Amino acid sequence: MAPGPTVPKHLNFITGNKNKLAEVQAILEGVIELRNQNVDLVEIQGTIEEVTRDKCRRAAEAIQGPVLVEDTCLSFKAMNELPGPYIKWFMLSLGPLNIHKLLSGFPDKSATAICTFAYCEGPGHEPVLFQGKTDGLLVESRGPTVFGWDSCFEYEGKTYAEMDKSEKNKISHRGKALDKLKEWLKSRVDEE
Ligand SMILES: O=c1nc[nH]c2c1ncn2[C@H]1C[C@H](O)[C@@H](COP(=O)(O)OP(=O)(O)OP(=O)(O)O)O1
Ligand SMILES: [Mg+2]
Repeated sequence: MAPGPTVPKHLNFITGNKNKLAEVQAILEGVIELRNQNVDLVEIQGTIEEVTRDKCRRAAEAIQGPVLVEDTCLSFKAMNELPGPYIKWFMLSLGPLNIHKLLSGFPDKSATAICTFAYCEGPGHEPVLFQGKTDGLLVESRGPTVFGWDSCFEYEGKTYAEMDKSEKNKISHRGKALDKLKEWLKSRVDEE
């Protein structure tokens, strides 16, 4: 096996978000078996990478073993990349029907969805990161409001919510990050 972290056959994905879990399960189907635990993790302030690394270390501590975590950001060019990792709190306050108003005073509606996975072998080990980005626009809600800001993020004329799942997964921030993770996993899954 390649030097570096090993990965068990059953990977613990720590998330409290059911929609995120469903997408990750669909994309990793046949690659590795996921187990999910919902641990309420403290999320610090900092860069995307700092937030995700810290979240991963806390998850490894909490379950005392190997973990996969993911943190999703939505960044607006007009706001110098904010809210970024703090998008969750804006979504909780404003909801999908009002989030576009954040940019109502700005002509530039450019938004970037960023997904960062982190894998850590266990407490005391350094997390490894895998990131994917998709550029789009923040728009008024169109489509079902089932998953976060899916109905407000437009990519090539359609919001994520107007795409079917397989279409979203092909071009999404999460799909791209998981392509990198899949490539890395190939050489590392512990067959014992
Ligand atoms: O593909 C997505 N399409 C639309 N909305 C999304 C997506 N992915 C995450 N989201 C939302 C959920 C949360 O409002 C924020 C990310 O926050 P984030 O901390 O990563 O997610 P979370 O707290 O719900 O779950 P977790 O337990 O894995 O931290 O953006
Ligand atoms: Mg979270």
